[in-house]
Amino acid sequence: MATPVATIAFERAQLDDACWVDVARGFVGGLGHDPSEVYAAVRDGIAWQQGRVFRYERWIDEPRMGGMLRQGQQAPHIVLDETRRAIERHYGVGFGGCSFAYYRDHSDSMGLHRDRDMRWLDDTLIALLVLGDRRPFHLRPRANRYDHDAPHRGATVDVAPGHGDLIVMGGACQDRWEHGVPRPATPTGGRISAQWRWTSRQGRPVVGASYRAPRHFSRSR
Ligand SMILES: O=C(O)CCC(=O)C(=O)O
Ligand SMILES: [Fe+2]
Repeated sequence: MATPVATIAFERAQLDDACWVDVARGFVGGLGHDPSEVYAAVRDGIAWQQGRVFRYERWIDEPRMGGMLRQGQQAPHIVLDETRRAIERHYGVGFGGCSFAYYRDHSDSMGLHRDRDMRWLDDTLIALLVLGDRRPFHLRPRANRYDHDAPHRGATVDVAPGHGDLIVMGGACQDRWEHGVPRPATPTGGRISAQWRWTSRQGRPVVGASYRAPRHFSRSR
């Protein structure tokens, strides 16, 4: 079935001369689907695992669940295939498998970080299809990363994607900016993000392990 992506507007917020985030509000509705059906299918169809991060020399539980669909694996809802095809057409690059994060309620969160496991960070695309309750999605220039006492810990942009919205961080966003899903000010229900990543592999790869790296590359340290 043809994906009617031409009818879906991508609005670009330019973060600086090399970094941007595209926001397509109502993306799932624009594909002709009900985001609540997609949320339920993904929540019930993904084998969720407790996320783990390596911090302060030990493994700790990450306050959210994670999941993965490798390329070619059957997706729990056709919207996942349609979204991948739509972003491949829109950006003219190929995305591989899809990873997922599940914030069961407001007490789950993801701290400000960069997706350093992409390694080549000068030109990347990180596409996030968001389902469930709207929560803040903060972007912080790396220059503000020690501003812990500033409002929002130095984050200056909140794109706050809601149920069925798609956001895409692009350009040098993983080099110069951090992003995160903080705890919201008021209680919420569940939120799921489906995530596709691409890097141009141009420029200098980052060296050294990030706190996320052990989860992806090795558990023995
Ligand atoms: O859930 C989200 O919207 C973002 C998650 C994220 O940044 C990550 O898993 O690297
Ligand atoms: Fe991330």
